[in-house]
Amino acid sequence: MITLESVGKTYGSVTALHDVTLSVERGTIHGIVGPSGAGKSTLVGCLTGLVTPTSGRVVVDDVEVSAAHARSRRALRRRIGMVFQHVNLFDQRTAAKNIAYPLQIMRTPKGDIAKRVAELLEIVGLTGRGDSYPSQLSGGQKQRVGIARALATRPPVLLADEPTSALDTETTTSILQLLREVCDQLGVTIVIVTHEMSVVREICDSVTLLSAGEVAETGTLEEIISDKTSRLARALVPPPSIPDDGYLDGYTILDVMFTSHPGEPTGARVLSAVANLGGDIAAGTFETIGSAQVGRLAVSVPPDVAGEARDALWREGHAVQIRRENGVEVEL
Ligand SMILES: Nc1ncnc2c1ncn2[C@@H]1O[C@H](COP(=O)(O)OP(=O)(O)OP(=O)(O)O)[C@@H](O)[C@H]1O
Repeated sequence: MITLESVGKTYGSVTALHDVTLSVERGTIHGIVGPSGAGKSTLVGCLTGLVTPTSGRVVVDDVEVSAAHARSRRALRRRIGMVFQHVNLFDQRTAAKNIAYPLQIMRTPKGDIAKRVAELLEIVGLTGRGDSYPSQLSGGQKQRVGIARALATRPPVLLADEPTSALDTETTTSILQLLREVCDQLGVTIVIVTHEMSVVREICDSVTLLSAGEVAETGTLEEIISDKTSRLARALVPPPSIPDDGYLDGYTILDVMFTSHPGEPTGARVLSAVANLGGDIAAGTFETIGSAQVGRLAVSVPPDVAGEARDALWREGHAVQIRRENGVEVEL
């Protein structure tokens, strides 16, 4: 559905993107993460055709954006819905009129607009609120109007740039649920730019980590979290907090991350390996991400067996690093 092949973009002497290759399957949600300046906005610009790559190919919904003429790029832009952090609704127009706007631009007949707007209000859970003005809506409701407006022309692709960064946790969860429904029920392919790992964890099927304009990691969530060398996996699953009650003084703490799939008793194997090595579990989390289960443990071991324990767990295929040694925390 979306592919970037060796895409590069330079602004004078600044390289914003270098050799970026990634793909997003139809009907899935892909996250783009990376620190400030990593090239996320430039990448989104390449998808919408607003930024012309210096090299490489960008294909969205079978159209080569990078080669399209200005006019077809404009047409393509209508095939991509956009949702932003700040919704930018017309304050003087009702929610319904805001949603209708892209359809009016396309000169859609009035009767069809009314029908489509009613449908969109229902999709985003705002039936009955069409006559409200933006000032009468909460932040989450405004974002729902923004999503409805972006979907008005039935685009096959939705680009969401930090869509939940301005929202509280509860509202974020409900907006993410809505995006998931839009993907699953309407078949819309969604690319979501975010700095929040929780967003990736909650709704993305696949993810790309950009770093200094390059793809540092890309893959499905399962692929990323099953890779014991992945930095992104460790960012996706926060380490458990260790109780600070002194009984672990003198012990070495190992940070152990493992994945298991239904029917594989990986967690039990890790626990038994820890027990055999004379260690114990100081803290841990266990959660489901995609179709895999991920555990992250703080394992306490006597200092004289720490090296042996680390090597043994690593050989078993788990991500292991020292978290605290001689009372000193190691940055994870
Ligand atoms: N129009 C431009 N002219 C010159 N340099 C630019 C331009 N746009 C972006 N850059 C540079 O390209 C690099 C990537 O910028 P970009 O905005 O794509 O990063 P980002 O990951 O979106 O950052 P942020 O999260 O802060 O928005 C940065 O070094 C930026 O300064």
